[in-house]
Amino acid sequence: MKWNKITLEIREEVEDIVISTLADIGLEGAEIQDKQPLSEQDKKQMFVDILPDMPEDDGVAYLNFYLDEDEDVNAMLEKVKAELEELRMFVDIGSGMITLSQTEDKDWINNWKQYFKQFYVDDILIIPSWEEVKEEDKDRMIIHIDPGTAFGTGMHETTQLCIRQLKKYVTSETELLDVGTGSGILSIVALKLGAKHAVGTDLDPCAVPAVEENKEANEIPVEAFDMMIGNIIDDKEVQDKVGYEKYDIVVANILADVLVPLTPVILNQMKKGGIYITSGIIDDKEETVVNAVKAAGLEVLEVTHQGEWVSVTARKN
Ligand SMILES: C[S@@+](CC[C@H](N)C(=O)[O-])C[C@H]1O[C@@H](n2cnc3c(N)ncnc32)[C@H](O)[C@@H]1O
Repeated sequence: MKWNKITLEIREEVEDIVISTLADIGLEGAEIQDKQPLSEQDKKQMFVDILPDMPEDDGVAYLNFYLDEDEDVNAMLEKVKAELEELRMFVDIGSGMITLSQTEDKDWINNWKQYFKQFYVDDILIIPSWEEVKEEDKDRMIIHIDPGTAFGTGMHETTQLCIRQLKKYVTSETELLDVGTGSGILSIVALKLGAKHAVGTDLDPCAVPAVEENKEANEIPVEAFDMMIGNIIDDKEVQDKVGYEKYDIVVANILADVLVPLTPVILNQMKKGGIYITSGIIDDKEETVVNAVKAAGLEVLEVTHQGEWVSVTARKN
C-alpha cells in the first residue's frame, strides 16, 4: 500500500497551533521536520551526546501528514487550505505552501528491524526474538530481544561494556538495580548469569511492554524482574519503592549528564560493598563521571572503553 503525504511549509513558531488546528479536522500524526536544536530534555530521551552538525536554524518547519490510499486526499486538502487561510488572519504562519506526494509502503515502526541481526558479545548470543537460533549455538547463553520502541538491542557499545562488567560481578546472590532498563536487556543478562532478582526503572513508558515481552521470550520468572516507571533521581516515591541499602549491583547505562546527578542518590540504594556499573559515557565526559563517582565517595575499580564510549565501575566501601 502507498501513502499520500501532505507536506506544509510553515514557521517553526506556529508548529503547535497548526498541528492542533488540523487535528480538529481529523488530520493527525504530524511528522515535524525543522532545524531547531534539541533541548536538554530531548537529548536525554534520545540518548545522544554528540549531535550531528545541523544547518543553521532558518525558522522554517515542514509538517508531514500521511493518509492511506483509501482516504479522500482532495477533500482533505481543501479542508487544510481553508483552515490555514483562517489561521493566517490571526497569526503569521509563514508561506503555508502545501505539497502533495506519494511515499513507498513502509512499516514505520518496524523498519529498523532489518538492521538488527543476531550477534555475539563474547560468548553470549544476542538474537532478535523473530530470528531462529542455529543448531551450533544451542548450548550458549542466548538472549532473545525485541526492544519494541524502547532502547536496548544490545548492539550499542555501551550496552556491551555493561554486559562485560556484569559478567565479572554477578553471583547467585546478586540483587540488581538496572536504572534506565529500556528493553530490559541488562537485567535479563544478569538473571541469565545467575542473579537472584532484578529491579528495572525507566522514564520511558515503552519500557514496560518491552520488558514484559523480553522476560517472556527469555523465560524469566515473573517475580524475578520488577519494573518501575519514574525518575529515581528526584522522585522520593520511586526511591522508596526501589528500596535502600538493598542492591549488590547497580547498573546504569545512561548519558553522563544523567549519571552525574544519579550517582549520589543511587549510593543510598546500594549495599556496603555494592558495585556500581555505569556506561552511556562518551569519551569526552569520562573525567566528569569519574569525578562524580569519586565525589560520591565510591572507589573507582575500572574504566573500560569500546569505540568512543566509556564504562566506569566503582564500589561502595
Ligand atoms: C541507553 S538507554 C539503555 C537501555 C538499556 N539498559 C541498554 O543498556 O541497552 C538509556 C535508558 O535510560 C532511560 N533514562 C534516562 N534518564 C533516566 C532516569 N533519570 N531514570 C531512569 N531511566 C532513565 C532512557 O529512557 C533509556 O531507556
